[in-house]
Amino acid sequence: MAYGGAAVAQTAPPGGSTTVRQVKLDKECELRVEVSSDSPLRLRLLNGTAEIYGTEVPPGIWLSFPPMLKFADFTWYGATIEMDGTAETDYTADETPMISYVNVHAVLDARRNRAKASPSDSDMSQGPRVIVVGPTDSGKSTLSRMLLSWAAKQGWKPTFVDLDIGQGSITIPGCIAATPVELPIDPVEGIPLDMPLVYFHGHVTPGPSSLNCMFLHPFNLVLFSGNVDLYKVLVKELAQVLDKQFAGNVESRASGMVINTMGWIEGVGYELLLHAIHTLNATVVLVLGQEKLWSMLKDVLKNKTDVDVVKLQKSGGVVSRNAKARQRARSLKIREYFYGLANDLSPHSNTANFSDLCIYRVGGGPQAPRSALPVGAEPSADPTRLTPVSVNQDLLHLVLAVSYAKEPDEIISSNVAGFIWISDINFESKKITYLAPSAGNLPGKYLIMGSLTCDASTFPVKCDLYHGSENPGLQFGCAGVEGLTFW
Ligand SMILES: Nc1ncnc2c1ncn2[C@@H]1O[C@H](COP(=O)(O)OP(=O)(O)OP(=O)(O)O)[C@@H](O)[C@H]1O
Repeated sequence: MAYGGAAVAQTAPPGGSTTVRQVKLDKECELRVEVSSDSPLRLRLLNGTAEIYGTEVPPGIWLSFPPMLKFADFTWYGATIEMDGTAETDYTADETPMISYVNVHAVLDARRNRAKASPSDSDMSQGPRVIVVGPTDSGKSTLSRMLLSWAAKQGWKPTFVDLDIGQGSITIPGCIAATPVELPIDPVEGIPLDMPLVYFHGHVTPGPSSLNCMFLHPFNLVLFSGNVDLYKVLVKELAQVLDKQFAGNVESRASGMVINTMGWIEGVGYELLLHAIHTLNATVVLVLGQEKLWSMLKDVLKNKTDVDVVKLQKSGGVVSRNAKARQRARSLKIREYFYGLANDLSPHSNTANFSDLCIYRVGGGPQAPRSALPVGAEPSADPTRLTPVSVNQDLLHLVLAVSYAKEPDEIISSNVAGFIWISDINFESKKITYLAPSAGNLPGKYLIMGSLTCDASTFPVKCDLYHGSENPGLQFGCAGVEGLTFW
């Protein structure tokens, strides 16, 4: 592995410091970059071919990468890259697991072709359902992205399912979501936000369902508000809708799905992985960077002859993020939802009367009294109980989801249309001010709260004073399940 980059030429921009440099990459090498925290970085391909996480870099065109983005520019046959700007780190690496990753893609591609050639009413017409598992920072999202982009490049329309509520690459954190991927994923913009199917969990970790779990997952000591049972319910709902969709769409069915998961692989986290494998009927389990997990899954799934459990090496380029970096990434993702990656979207600040909003939360709620339970049973909060919430100070700076439910009892099983952010609460006038992605009435009457907050300083302007102009590019993100128009 060659650190420091193989810079072959440096030129100073007019009047500026030496920030433009060229890097020559040999075949099967990659340039790994961490953009600095305060300024973007530009990059272009001068000659040869290169790809960023499976998507080809267009020749000669400057691409601008926002601060803090981490990426690798990989070449199969050799390339020269030009960079302009400062990077926290940039170095070339000649040891990558890319060949094993592309081999997986080749196997999946063959399975998709086989599915396509099979009678549409037979089980054989289902393409591969791939689930990517592994510890935190093992490169799961990155591998998912590569597999999707390589498949889309070959004309498939795989469905991306993101079960990682901690980061959330489809919409915002706190959600599980699915979306078809029709084109290789843009290296800067990420997954397109066109009509994804989104369910709101509301927390950035599923959290333990019992106190014992606190010892299994240290994050829960501070993030105790999650809800494991709700997570399972939502995964099941999502799986059912996808099955329905696949039943009526031969192309999506043959293309299959790529499922990204959380890095929580111990105790309840492991149980949730098994639940997802089972509920989404995964046929290929890709285990990144952990022998123990691979061996456990291989053992537990040994009787399922239609499931392959494959061990893959973690890339040396994967960057570990501490809790603070993850929190920052979450806030940025929420900001991106409202304002766009480059502040190019204009959300709207709206005001509503307290009485206009129907806010609910899922889980917790009053416990059944001991006297109402069988002898010896301990009272416990119902994890999927729906509780109405009256407007209170705790809602300030909370992100709420706008449900497509038509009745309160549909809230848990309904997908969501989008999100609002509470920017101000006036208890005298009994008015609440919120930021919404577009003007006009909310697309649903019922709002769901969780523990997802975003500090006002995350937003580019003082939100409660800001009234952006109408932006057709950002409506509420997702369509209702009915009619499956999101597809
Ligand atoms: N080859 C690489 N070169 C440079 N950066 C990389 C490379 N592979 C991954 N990264 C970066 O490392 C970070 C972590 O990778 P990724 O998000 O894929 O891990 P993960 O296992 O999905 O993480 P999580 O713990 O959130 O589940 C990301 O910022 C990603 O862009």
